[in-house]
Amino acid sequence: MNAEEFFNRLEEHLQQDKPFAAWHDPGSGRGMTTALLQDDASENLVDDFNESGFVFAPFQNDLPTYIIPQEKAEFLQTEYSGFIDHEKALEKESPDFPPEQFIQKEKSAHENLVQKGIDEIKAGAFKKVVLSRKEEVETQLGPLEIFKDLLKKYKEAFVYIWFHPKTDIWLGATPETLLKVERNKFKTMALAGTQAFKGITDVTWGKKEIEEQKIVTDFILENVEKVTIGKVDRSEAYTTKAGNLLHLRTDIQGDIQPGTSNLKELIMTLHPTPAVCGMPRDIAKQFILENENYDREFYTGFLGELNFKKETKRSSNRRNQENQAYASISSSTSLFVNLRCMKIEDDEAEIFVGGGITKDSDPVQEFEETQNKAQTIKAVLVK
Ligand SMILES: C=C(O[C@@H]1C=C(C(=O)O)C=C[C@H]1O)C(=O)O
Repeated sequence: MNAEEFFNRLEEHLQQDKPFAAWHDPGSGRGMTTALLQDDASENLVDDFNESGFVFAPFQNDLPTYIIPQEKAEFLQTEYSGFIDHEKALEKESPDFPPEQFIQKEKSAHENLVQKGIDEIKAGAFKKVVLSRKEEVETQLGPLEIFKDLLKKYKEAFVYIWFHPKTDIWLGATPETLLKVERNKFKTMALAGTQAFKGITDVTWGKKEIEEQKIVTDFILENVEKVTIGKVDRSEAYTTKAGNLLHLRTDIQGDIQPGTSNLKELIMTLHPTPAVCGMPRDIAKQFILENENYDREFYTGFLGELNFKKETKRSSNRRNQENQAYASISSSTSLFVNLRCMKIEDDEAEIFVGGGITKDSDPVQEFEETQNKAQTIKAVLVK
Protein backbone atom coordinates (compact mmCIF):
# COMPACT_ATOMS: atom_id res chain seq x y z
CA MET A 1 0.00 0.00 0.00
CA ASN A 2 1.39 3.44 -0.75
CA ALA A 3 2.12 5.76 2.17
CA GLU A 4 -0.53 8.33 1.30
CA GLU A 5 -3.28 5.73 1.24
CA PHE A 6 -1.95 4.20 4.49
CA PHE A 7 -2.01 7.49 6.41
CA ASN A 8 -5.42 8.42 4.95
CA ARG A 9 -6.84 5.16 6.27
CA LEU A 10 -5.48 5.92 9.74
CA GLU A 11 -6.92 9.45 9.62
CA GLU A 12 -10.32 8.08 8.60
CA HIS A 13 -10.27 5.59 11.46
CA LEU A 14 -9.41 8.33 13.93
CA GLN A 15 -12.29 10.49 12.64
CA GLN A 16 -14.62 7.52 13.22
CA ASP A 17 -13.36 7.16 16.81
CA LYS A 18 -12.28 3.56 16.23
CA PRO A 19 -9.21 2.02 17.89
CA PHE A 20 -6.00 1.52 15.95
CA ALA A 21 -2.26 1.19 16.36
CA ALA A 22 0.49 1.88 13.84
CA TRP A 23 4.17 1.24 14.42
CA HIS A 24 7.65 0.88 13.00
CA ASP A 25 10.05 -1.59 14.61
CA PRO A 26 13.61 -1.03 13.37
CA GLY A 27 14.62 -4.45 14.70
CA SER A 28 12.05 -6.34 12.65
CA GLY A 29 14.24 -6.16 9.55
CA ARG A 30 11.13 -5.56 7.48
CA GLY A 31 11.57 -1.78 7.12
CA MET A 32 7.80 -1.45 7.03
CA THR A 33 5.33 0.63 8.98
CA THR A 34 2.46 -1.57 10.11
CA ALA A 35 -1.08 -0.82 11.32
CA LEU A 36 -3.96 -2.70 12.90
CA LEU A 37 -7.35 -1.04 12.45
CA GLN A 38 -10.02 -2.47 14.72
CA ASP A 39 -13.35 -3.23 13.01
CA ASP A 40 -15.46 -1.58 15.72
CA ALA A 41 -15.04 0.68 18.75
CA SER A 42 -15.24 -2.13 21.35
CA GLU A 43 -12.95 -2.43 24.35
CA ASN A 44 -10.77 -5.55 24.32
CA LEU A 45 -8.58 -6.37 27.30
CA VAL A 46 -5.76 -8.84 27.75
CA ASP A 47 -6.59 -11.74 30.03
CA ASP A 48 -3.87 -14.41 29.96
CA PHE A 49 -1.40 -13.13 27.32
CA ASN A 50 -2.50 -15.94 25.02
CA GLU A 51 -4.19 -13.35 22.79
CA SER A 52 -2.78 -12.16 19.48
CA GLY A 53 -2.67 -8.49 18.60
CA PHE A 54 -1.18 -5.13 19.53
CA VAL A 55 -1.18 -4.49 23.28
CA PHE A 56 -1.05 -1.27 25.29
CA ALA A 57 -0.34 -1.72 29.01
CA PRO A 58 -0.21 0.86 31.82
CA PHE A 59 2.60 1.36 34.35
CA GLN A 60 0.50 -0.22 37.11
CA ASN A 61 0.19 -3.88 36.20
CA ASP A 62 -3.01 -4.34 38.22
CA LEU A 63 -4.83 -2.00 35.79
CA PRO A 64 -6.26 -3.21 32.44
CA THR A 65 -4.06 -3.88 29.41
CA TYR A 66 -5.75 -2.99 26.12
CA ILE A 67 -5.41 -5.05 22.97
CA ILE A 68 -6.39 -4.63 19.35
CA PRO A 69 -7.02 -8.29 18.54
CA GLN A 70 -5.58 -9.42 15.23
CA GLU A 71 -8.73 -11.34 14.36
CA LYS A 72 -10.91 -8.24 14.81
CA ALA A 73 -8.73 -5.86 12.85
CA GLU A 74 -7.54 -5.00 9.39
CA PHE A 75 -3.80 -5.32 8.80
CA LEU A 76 -2.09 -2.62 6.72
CA GLN A 77 1.54 -2.11 5.77
CA THR A 78 3.46 0.55 3.93
CA GLU A 79 7.05 1.14 3.05
CA TYR A 80 7.21 4.64 4.47
CA SER A 81 10.62 5.95 3.59
CA GLY A 82 10.55 9.60 4.54
CA PHE A 83 13.71 9.13 6.59
CA ILE A 84 15.96 12.13 6.91
CA ASP A 85 19.18 12.72 8.77
CA HIS A 86 18.34 12.79 12.45
CA GLU A 87 20.92 15.30 13.75
CA LYS A 88 20.14 17.80 11.02
CA ALA A 89 16.46 17.52 11.76
CA LEU A 90 17.01 18.24 15.44
CA GLU A 91 19.32 21.18 14.69
CA LYS A 92 16.81 22.72 12.36
CA GLU A 93 13.95 22.62 14.79
CA SER A 94 14.97 23.31 18.33
CA PRO A 95 11.89 24.91 19.79
CA ASP A 96 12.60 27.22 22.68
CA PHE A 97 9.74 26.62 25.08
CA PRO A 98 8.00 26.43 27.47
CA PRO A 99 8.25 29.94 29.00
CA GLU A 100 10.86 30.57 31.68
CA GLN A 101 8.47 30.94 34.65
CA PHE A 102 6.87 27.60 33.83
CA ILE A 103 10.27 25.93 33.80
CA GLN A 104 11.07 27.42 37.25
CA LYS A 105 7.92 25.93 38.77
CA GLU A 106 8.49 22.54 37.17
CA LYS A 107 12.15 22.66 38.11
CA SER A 108 11.65 23.20 41.83
CA ALA A 109 8.82 20.66 42.02
CA HIS A 110 10.97 18.00 40.33
CA GLU A 111 14.10 18.84 42.32
CA ASN A 112 12.12 18.57 45.56
CA LEU A 113 10.73 15.20 44.50
CA VAL A 114 14.21 13.93 43.62
CA GLN A 115 15.60 15.20 46.94
CA LYS A 116 12.86 13.30 48.77
CA GLY A 117 13.82 10.16 46.83
CA ILE A 118 17.51 10.60 47.71
CA ASP A 119 16.63 11.11 51.41
CA GLU A 120 14.61 7.87 51.43
CA ILE A 121 17.46 5.97 49.75
CA LYS A 122 19.94 7.33 52.31
CA ALA A 123 17.53 6.31 55.09
CA GLY A 124 17.63 2.76 53.68
CA ALA A 125 14.06 2.54 52.32
CA PHE A 126 15.18 1.40 48.84
CA LYS A 127 18.22 1.41 46.53
CA LYS A 128 16.86 3.05 43.38
CA VAL A 129 13.68 4.83 42.34
CA VAL A 130 12.71 6.27 38.94
CA LEU A 131 11.00 9.64 39.33
CA SER A 132 9.15 11.41 36.56
CA ARG A 133 7.04 14.40 35.63
CA LYS A 134 4.63 15.54 32.98
CA GLU A 135 5.00 18.64 30.80
CA GLU A 136 2.23 20.25 28.77
CA VAL A 137 3.05 21.66 25.36
CA GLU A 138 0.73 23.25 22.82
CA THR A 139 0.87 21.94 19.30
CA GLN A 140 -0.92 22.86 16.10
CA LEU A 141 0.02 19.58 14.43
CA GLY A 142 -2.36 16.69 13.92
CA PRO A 143 -1.47 13.34 15.56
CA LEU A 144 -0.66 11.67 12.25
CA GLU A 145 1.63 14.50 11.23
CA ILE A 146 3.46 14.04 14.54
CA PHE A 147 3.64 10.28 13.89
CA LYS A 148 5.18 10.86 10.45
CA ASP A 149 7.73 13.22 11.95
CA LEU A 150 8.65 10.67 14.61
CA LEU A 151 9.13 8.06 11.89
CA LYS A 152 11.41 10.41 9.98
CA LYS A 153 13.51 11.45 12.95
CA TYR A 154 13.88 8.30 15.02
CA LYS A 155 14.90 5.50 12.77
CA GLU A 156 16.63 3.57 15.61
CA ALA A 157 13.56 3.73 17.89
CA PHE A 158 10.30 1.82 18.08
CA VAL A 159 7.93 4.53 16.83
CA TYR A 160 4.18 4.21 17.39
CA ILE A 161 0.78 5.85 17.48
CA TRP A 162 -2.01 4.30 19.53
CA PHE A 163 -5.64 5.35 19.69
CA HIS A 164 -8.55 4.01 21.68
CA PRO A 165 -11.59 6.10 22.73
CA LYS A 166 -10.89 4.96 26.33
CA THR A 167 -7.21 6.02 26.38
CA ASP A 168 -6.96 8.91 23.91
CA ILE A 169 -4.07 9.24 21.49
CA TRP A 170 -0.55 8.25 22.51
CA LEU A 171 2.62 8.57 20.46
CA GLY A 172 6.25 7.79 21.12
CA ALA A 173 9.71 6.83 19.96
CA THR A 174 11.15 4.43 22.52
CA PRO A 175 14.66 2.97 22.64
CA GLU A 176 13.84 0.24 25.19
CA THR A 177 12.83 -3.34 24.43
CA LEU A 178 10.88 -5.01 27.22
CA LEU A 179 10.78 -8.47 25.66
CA LYS A 180 11.10 -10.23 22.34
CA VAL A 181 10.07 -13.87 22.01
CA GLU A 182 10.37 -15.98 18.91
CA ARG A 183 9.76 -19.73 19.21
CA ASN A 184 11.46 -20.54 22.52
CA LYS A 185 14.08 -17.75 22.37
CA PHE A 186 13.72 -14.57 24.38
CA LYS A 187 15.64 -11.28 24.34
CA THR A 188 15.50 -8.34 26.69
CA MET A 189 17.75 -5.46 27.70
CA ALA A 190 18.85 -3.47 30.73
CA LEU A 191 18.82 0.18 29.64
CA ALA A 192 19.66 2.95 32.09
CA GLY A 193 22.09 5.81 32.67
CA THR A 194 21.79 8.88 30.48
CA GLN A 195 24.05 11.59 29.07
CA ALA A 196 23.56 14.09 26.27
CA PHE A 197 24.96 13.05 22.88
CA LYS A 198 27.63 15.55 21.83
CA GLY A 199 28.83 14.04 18.57
CA ILE A 200 30.70 11.02 19.93
CA THR A 201 29.53 7.71 21.31
CA ASP A 202 32.91 6.72 22.77
CA VAL A 203 32.24 8.31 26.17
CA THR A 204 33.02 7.55 29.80
CA TRP A 205 30.33 6.86 32.37
CA GLY A 206 30.27 7.98 36.01
CA LYS A 207 29.92 5.73 39.04
CA LYS A 208 26.26 6.74 39.49
CA GLU A 209 25.25 5.68 35.96
CA ILE A 210 27.25 2.43 36.07
CA GLU A 211 25.61 1.51 39.36
CA GLU A 212 22.07 2.45 38.34
CA GLN A 213 22.34 0.40 35.15
CA LYS A 214 23.85 -2.58 36.98
CA ILE A 215 20.83 -2.61 39.31
CA VAL A 216 18.64 -3.22 36.23
CA THR A 217 20.90 -5.94 34.79
CA ASP A 218 21.14 -7.78 38.12
CA PHE A 219 17.37 -7.60 38.64
CA ILE A 220 16.65 -9.09 35.22
CA LEU A 221 19.25 -11.86 35.56
CA GLU A 222 18.05 -12.85 39.04
CA ASN A 223 14.38 -12.92 38.10
CA VAL A 224 14.18 -14.41 34.60
CA GLU A 225 15.70 -17.64 35.89
CA LYS A 226 12.27 -18.77 37.13
CA VAL A 227 10.86 -19.01 33.61
CA THR A 228 13.90 -19.78 31.49
CA ILE A 229 15.84 -22.93 30.76
CA GLY A 230 19.56 -23.33 30.31
CA LYS A 231 22.08 -20.55 30.41
CA VAL A 232 21.04 -16.92 30.09
CA ASP A 233 23.57 -14.96 27.99
CA ARG A 234 24.44 -11.34 28.59
CA SER A 235 26.61 -8.82 26.81
CA GLU A 236 28.95 -6.36 28.47
CA ALA A 237 27.34 -3.00 29.19
CA TYR A 238 27.87 -0.70 26.18
CA THR A 239 26.91 2.79 25.03
CA THR A 240 23.87 3.11 22.80
CA LYS A 241 22.42 6.22 21.15
CA ALA A 242 18.75 7.18 21.32
CA GLY A 243 17.98 10.46 19.56
CA ASN A 244 19.98 13.22 21.27
CA LEU A 245 20.87 10.96 24.22
CA LEU A 246 23.24 8.16 25.12
CA HIS A 247 22.39 5.29 27.45
CA LEU A 248 24.18 2.29 28.93
CA ARG A 249 22.78 -1.00 27.72
CA THR A 250 23.24 -4.71 28.40
CA ASP A 251 21.62 -7.27 26.08
CA ILE A 252 20.22 -10.40 27.73
CA GLN A 253 18.95 -13.50 25.97
CA GLY A 254 18.13 -17.15 26.52
CA ASP A 255 15.55 -19.88 26.13
CA ILE A 256 12.07 -19.76 27.64
CA GLN A 257 10.31 -22.91 28.77
CA PRO A 258 7.69 -24.02 26.25
CA GLY A 259 4.06 -23.22 27.13
CA THR A 260 2.17 -19.99 26.86
CA SER A 261 1.65 -19.45 30.59
CA ASN A 262 5.36 -18.72 30.75
CA LEU A 263 4.99 -15.75 28.47
CA LYS A 264 2.66 -14.06 30.95
CA GLU A 265 4.99 -14.93 33.81
CA LEU A 266 8.01 -13.56 31.95
CA ILE A 267 6.23 -10.30 31.11
CA MET A 268 5.05 -9.87 34.69
CA THR A 269 8.54 -10.71 35.98
CA LEU A 270 10.07 -7.98 33.86
CA HIS A 271 7.44 -5.26 34.10
CA PRO A 272 8.15 -2.80 35.57
CA THR A 273 11.94 -3.21 35.63
CA PRO A 274 14.13 -0.98 37.82
CA ALA A 275 14.80 1.02 34.60
CA VAL A 276 11.39 2.65 35.08
CA CYS A 277 10.33 1.80 38.67
CA GLY A 278 13.04 0.97 41.20
CA MET A 279 14.62 -1.54 43.50
CA PRO A 280 13.14 -3.23 45.47
CA ARG A 281 10.23 -2.99 43.08
CA ASP A 282 7.20 -2.83 45.37
CA ILE A 283 8.59 -0.28 47.83
CA ALA A 284 9.84 1.94 45.00
CA LYS A 285 6.48 1.68 43.26
CA GLN A 286 4.68 2.71 46.42
CA PHE A 287 6.95 5.75 46.74
CA ILE A 288 6.22 6.69 43.11
CA LEU A 289 2.46 6.38 43.53
CA GLU A 290 2.48 8.42 46.73
CA ASN A 291 4.89 11.16 45.70
CA GLU A 292 4.94 11.84 41.97
CA ASN A 293 1.68 13.74 42.21
CA TYR A 294 0.34 12.85 38.79
CA ASP A 295 -0.88 9.70 37.03
CA ARG A 296 1.68 8.04 34.74
CA GLU A 297 -1.14 6.15 32.97
CA PHE A 298 0.60 4.36 30.06
CA TYR A 299 4.00 6.08 30.38
CA THR A 300 6.52 3.41 31.53
CA GLY A 301 3.95 0.75 30.66
CA PHE A 302 4.62 -1.44 27.65
CA LEU A 303 3.27 -1.89 24.17
CA GLY A 304 3.71 -3.85 20.97
CA GLU A 305 3.04 -7.09 19.17
CA LEU A 306 1.76 -9.98 21.31
CA ASN A 307 1.78 -13.51 19.81
CA PHE A 308 1.58 -11.65 16.51
CA LYS A 309 0.82 -13.94 13.59
CA LYS A 310 2.72 -13.31 10.39
CA GLU A 311 2.52 -15.11 7.14
CA THR A 312 5.84 -15.73 5.45
CA LYS A 313 5.81 -16.82 1.83
CA ARG A 314 8.69 -18.82 0.44
CA SER A 315 9.06 -20.09 -3.08
CA SER A 316 9.69 -23.77 -3.29
CA ASN A 317 12.80 -24.76 -5.15
CA ARG A 318 11.72 -28.34 -5.49
CA ARG A 319 11.56 -29.11 -9.17
CA ASN A 320 8.10 -30.64 -9.23
CA GLN A 321 6.57 -27.67 -7.39
CA GLU A 322 8.48 -24.95 -9.14
CA ASN A 323 5.82 -22.30 -9.25
CA GLN A 324 4.29 -22.86 -5.88
CA ALA A 325 4.76 -20.59 -2.93
CA TYR A 326 4.71 -21.99 0.59
CA ALA A 327 2.98 -19.90 3.19
CA SER A 328 3.78 -20.56 6.79
CA ILE A 329 2.34 -18.77 9.80
CA SER A 330 4.70 -17.86 12.58
CA SER A 331 3.89 -16.02 15.76
CA SER A 332 6.18 -13.76 17.77
CA THR A 333 6.09 -11.22 20.57
CA SER A 334 7.85 -7.88 20.46
CA LEU A 335 7.19 -5.53 23.38
CA PHE A 336 8.70 -2.14 24.20
CA VAL A 337 8.72 0.07 27.28
CA ASN A 338 6.61 3.19 26.72
CA LEU A 339 9.24 5.95 27.03
CA ARG A 340 9.83 9.24 25.16
CA CYS A 341 6.09 9.39 24.71
CA MET A 342 3.19 11.82 24.77
CA LYS A 343 -0.56 11.86 25.10
CA ILE A 344 -2.56 14.13 22.80
CA GLU A 345 -5.78 15.86 23.77
CA ASP A 346 -7.02 18.44 21.26
CA ASP A 347 -4.11 20.80 20.62
CA GLU A 348 -2.25 19.94 23.78
CA ALA A 349 0.47 17.33 24.14
CA GLU A 350 1.45 15.93 27.51
CA ILE A 351 5.06 14.77 27.55
CA PHE A 352 6.22 12.24 30.13
CA VAL A 353 9.84 12.11 31.30
CA GLY A 354 11.80 10.66 34.19
CA GLY A 355 15.13 9.34 35.38
CA GLY A 356 16.67 6.86 37.79
CA ILE A 357 17.59 8.17 41.25
CA THR A 358 20.27 6.59 43.43
CA LYS A 359 22.11 7.80 46.55
CA ASP A 360 24.59 9.64 44.28
CA SER A 361 21.97 11.61 42.31
CA ASP A 362 22.02 15.39 42.09
CA PRO A 363 18.53 17.00 41.87
CA VAL A 364 19.69 19.80 39.52
CA GLN A 365 21.26 17.32 37.09
CA GLU A 366 18.24 15.04 37.31
CA PHE A 367 15.94 17.89 36.25
CA GLU A 368 18.28 18.66 33.31
CA GLU A 369 18.14 15.00 32.31
CA THR A 370 14.33 15.15 32.13
CA GLN A 371 14.63 18.33 30.04
CA ASN A 372 16.95 16.56 27.60
CA LYS A 373 14.56 13.63 27.39
CA ALA A 374 11.61 15.98 26.81
CA GLN A 375 13.53 17.64 23.99
CA THR A 376 13.49 14.38 21.98
CA ILE A 377 9.72 14.61 21.89
CA LYS A 378 9.33 18.39 21.71
CA ALA A 379 11.41 18.48 18.56
CA VAL A 380 8.48 17.09 16.63
CA LEU A 381 5.72 19.22 18.14
CA VAL A 382 6.41 22.60 16.60
CA LYS A 383 7.20 23.52 13.02
C1 LIG B 1 12.46 6.92 32.61
C2 LIG B 1 12.96 7.17 31.39
O1 LIG B 1 14.02 6.48 30.87
C3 LIG B 1 14.64 5.42 31.57
C4 LIG B 1 15.60 5.93 32.56
C5 LIG B 1 16.92 6.14 32.21
C6 LIG B 1 17.86 6.80 33.20
O2 LIG B 1 17.49 7.01 34.34
O3 LIG B 1 19.00 7.15 32.83
C7 LIG B 1 17.40 5.75 30.96
C8 LIG B 1 16.63 5.04 30.11
C9 LIG B 1 15.32 4.54 30.53
O4 LIG B 1 15.44 3.27 31.07
C10 LIG B 1 12.36 8.18 30.49
O5 LIG B 1 12.82 8.30 29.35
O6 LIG B 1 11.40 8.86 30.89
